[in-house]
Amino acid sequence: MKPIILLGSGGHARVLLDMLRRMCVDVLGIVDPHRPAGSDYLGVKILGDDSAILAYPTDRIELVNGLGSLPRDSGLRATLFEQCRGQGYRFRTLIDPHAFTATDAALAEGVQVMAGVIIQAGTQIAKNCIINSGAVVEHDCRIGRHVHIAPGAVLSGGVELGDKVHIGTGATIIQGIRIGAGSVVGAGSVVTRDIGCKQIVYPSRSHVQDLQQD
Ligand SMILES: CC(=O)SCCNC(=O)CCNC(=O)[C@H](O)C(C)(C)COP(=O)(O)OP(=O)(O)OC[C@H]1O[C@@H](n2cnc3c(N)ncnc32)[C@H](O)[C@@H]1OP(=O)(O)O
Repeated sequence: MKPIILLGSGGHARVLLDMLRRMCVDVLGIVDPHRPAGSDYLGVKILGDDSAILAYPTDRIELVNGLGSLPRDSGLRATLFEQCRGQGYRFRTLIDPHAFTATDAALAEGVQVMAGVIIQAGTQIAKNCIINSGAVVEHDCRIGRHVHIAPGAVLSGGVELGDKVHIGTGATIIQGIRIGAGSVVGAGSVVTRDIGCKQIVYPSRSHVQDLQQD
């Protein structure tokens, strides 16, 4: 196994670093323009900004994309992935030891399957996706590139997601639904019909009121 350089040192990177340590993976260092080169983050050396990767030959290391992704962000996670691939670097596909993936599930380069996830038979997941903690991706789903399925979301059987879709925390998608590229499903939504490209789904809101005084 080649040693790893981790991109970023925010919240998602922290969870990945913990996973890599549990899997006894050798982490050479972290690149992050927001921390001083040579400093230490959770016991790992900050190598510098993204250009520090170029000091390492492409066949000697693998990368792990520690940038998270959120609705309406700049898309840096996808941009950085494509940039580094263009320079010849490869990204490690990671499956947490406490995740379940079916024997015939197909995970492309750089896919990250976090703790507690279930991925069922016949599902295909394209490059650089995050399947976050406790999410369920049922049988025969097709997931596009750079998708983030946030913690606890559930995709029923045969769901299809385009590139760069965000499925919010705890959302539920019923079977056979198609969601177009760049769309966002808000946390807690229940999706029962197809969604086009670059659309946003808002769930119904919780009502908050003061408790009655006795
Ligand atoms: C490990 C991790 O942490 S991974 C991160 C996972 N996080 C997620 O998946 C978050 C997903 N994002 C959401 O659900 C977002 O709230 C979105 C994308 C649906 C909406 O974002 P925006 O359009 O920016 O909405 P904004 O924050 O301006 O809120 C607009 C209104 O909708 C309400 N609203 C926003 N999201 C939701 C939601 N998921 N459920 C119910 N109401 C919501 C807000 O309370 C607000 O109400 P108000 O006008 O009465 O104040």
